[in-house]
Amino acid sequence: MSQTLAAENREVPDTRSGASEQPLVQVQDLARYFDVSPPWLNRILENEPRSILKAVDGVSFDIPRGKTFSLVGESGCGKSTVARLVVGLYQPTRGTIHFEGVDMATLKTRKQQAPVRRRFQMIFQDPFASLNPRWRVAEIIAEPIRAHGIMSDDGQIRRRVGELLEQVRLSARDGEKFPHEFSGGQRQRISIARALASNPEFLVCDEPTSALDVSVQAQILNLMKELQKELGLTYLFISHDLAVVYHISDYVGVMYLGRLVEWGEARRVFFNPQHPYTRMLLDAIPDLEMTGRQRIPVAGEVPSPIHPPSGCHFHPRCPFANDRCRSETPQTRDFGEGGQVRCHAVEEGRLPPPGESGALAAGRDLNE
Ligand SMILES: Nc1ncnc2c1ncn2[C@@H]1O[C@H](COP(=O)(O)OP(=O)(O)OP(=O)(O)O)[C@@H](O)[C@H]1O
Repeated sequence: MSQTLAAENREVPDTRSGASEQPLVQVQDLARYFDVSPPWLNRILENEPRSILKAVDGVSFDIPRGKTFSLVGESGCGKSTVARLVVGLYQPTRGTIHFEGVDMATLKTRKQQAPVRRRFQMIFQDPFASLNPRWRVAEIIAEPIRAHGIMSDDGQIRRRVGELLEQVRLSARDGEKFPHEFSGGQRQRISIARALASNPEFLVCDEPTSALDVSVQAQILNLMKELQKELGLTYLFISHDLAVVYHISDYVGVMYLGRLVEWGEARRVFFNPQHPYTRMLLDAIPDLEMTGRQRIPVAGEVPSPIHPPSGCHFHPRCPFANDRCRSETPQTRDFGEGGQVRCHAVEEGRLPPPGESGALAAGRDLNE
């Protein structure tokens, strides 16, 4: 993936400062384990084996400047943990995160971190929970401007807040209101305005539209796409919904139990999906016209990440699994078209061809 995207990046015009071939974000072998042993074990059973939950286990991807990389997968597969690792809310158990070539782990002090951290921001699923209900919207948006020392003059800050509100298609007068006076979609616009207040280059968006009605989702996704173009933003977009991700992605990574099982250019993942799990997720999108192949039905649930299945973690749910899948962890294979996949069945040619996947129809529908 690194090489593929690096090559891709050469054609990506740098919309911010000076052209750069380097991906803005490089994530390499990222892992985060949680010790979920009951606390009493600490006191009375010191030799008892610990229960370790591998929420993220060796994830690598690059995001070229000005592009969107989306992580998808069912609940519990580790998407939000990746997002939190990338913005520094969690420390990695293993692996590295480079931002514009700088290894984030080398920035030890707050003073070293501050100028870099300001350049990325996070948008959460529930805008109401992340907006202080007692503050007027103008104060909420002004807070990061003051905190990062971007401006100190009150008049200047007021004008900048008005600009930001207009940038997310609200009016400057909306700054006088409180968060509860807005609809869910408008509140997410306010969250976006607040995230933009520190002039970031990179936004990590964790399910930003999943709390919203479908029609409002489309408006927010369109706004995000317009802002990306206007401001040259780079996105890491997290969603459990492949249909949502289709709107916004240049690259897609499909996660299952802490690992990426397939990733590459979004069109390739949608139009020519390889991994049975990717196909299953695509087939779960309702109202797809299926042509050329049968659906892989959604079967079973994600197993516990504390005791993941041996071999390929997906094998208990996979209609194509054999003994090798049950015992041997699949390695990453490049299969051309800028795609990578981890699957013995794909490698051995045991899968039926993807055919004209339903994604084709999904793509048409979603883009209309
Ligand atoms: N702080 C934590 N302590 C212990 N376990 C955690 C912690 N954070 C996440 N987990 C576990 O790690 C796994 C991955 O969680 P994560 O929230 O990253 O998944 P997700 O794909 O984003 O799912 P969702 O969409 O439901 O948030 C889950 O089993 C979750 O219970």
